Amino acid sequence: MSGPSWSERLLGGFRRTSERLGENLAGLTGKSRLDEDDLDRIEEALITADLGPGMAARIRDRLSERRDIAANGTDELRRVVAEEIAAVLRPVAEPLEIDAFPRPQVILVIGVNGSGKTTTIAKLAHLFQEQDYGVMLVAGDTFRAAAIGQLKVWAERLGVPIVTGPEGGDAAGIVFDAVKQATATGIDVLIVDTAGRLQNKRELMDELAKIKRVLGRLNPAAPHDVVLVLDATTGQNALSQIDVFRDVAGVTGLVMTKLDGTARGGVLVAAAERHGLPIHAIGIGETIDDLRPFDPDEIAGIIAGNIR
Ligand SMILES: Nc1nc2c(ncn2[C@@H]2O[C@H](COP(=O)(O)OP(=O)(O)OP(=O)(O)O)[C@@H](O)[C@H]2O)c(=O)[nH]1
Repeated sequence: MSGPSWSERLLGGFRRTSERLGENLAGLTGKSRLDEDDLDRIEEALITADLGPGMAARIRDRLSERRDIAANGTDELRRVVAEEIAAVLRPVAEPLEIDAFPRPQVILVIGVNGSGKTTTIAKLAHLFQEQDYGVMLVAGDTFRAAAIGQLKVWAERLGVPIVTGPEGGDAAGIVFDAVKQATATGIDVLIVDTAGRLQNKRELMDELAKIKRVLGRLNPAAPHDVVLVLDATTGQNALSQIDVFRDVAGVTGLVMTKLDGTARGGVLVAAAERHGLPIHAIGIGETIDDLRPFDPDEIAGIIAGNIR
């Protein structure tokens, strides 16, 4: 395939973040010791690079304990920054495993419209197919005919069964039928699309709660996963979406999409530092193969400018 490679795309997604930091670290060339002003500038750069105040303070603290490393050059500073970021990211790197018994494992996928939910569902379905699991999709976003249609197209392309209902249909009812079908036909993984834009938070909460209630009636462990899809290009907005969706649906893990192009990838680190939720995978393009495992050391290296 032509076009940029995976790592080139990933570098693009973190460019804004790594450049902000890189410019500031480069400004320290020739220094023998970091002073308060230097630490202030680095901390500020980290915040404006979307890494979040918590992460910025952590890195500042670490550098302030080792002010003399400036004398060893910026590569040494980058190494400390990368290590600190990786230390926050490593514990949250957690691929989505299919291990539920009895089957099927039910994965509820939530997120605002346009975040890449439908594409991510297709990518996950493909990933599980490659692992030889039987996958079924459910069009639980019944508010828009287009959303149902889009998921159907993916299901056809992938050759996986899909359960749909009419536009405006009762999502919980459709999900209920889907679980029964999936159980009867020995499906391993049921991936449920949900509506992302309801009138208000209360309506969204009611809709997701109803789906969860109905699922729980068939299997108390279901949904086994509640995966929130976030669009990295929305920057800080992605963080407030985590707050809202945690509140309304009890998120168990994240997938961050659009970490290619002009993304503000640093927000991934801010999310990890602030919420500690598992990050299952990252999206770096629009095709079925563009879901990538989340590699903390690779991303920390890119942000700190060790990988260019
Ligand atoms: N560059 C890039 N584009 C993506 C990625 N994931 C999804 N997209 C694109 O983002 C747009 C929205 O994706 P959808 O999957 O339709 O998003 P959705 O959340 O289901 O949104 P609705 O269809 O509006 O409910 C589409 O044009 C996708 O091709 C990604 O990782 N990188």
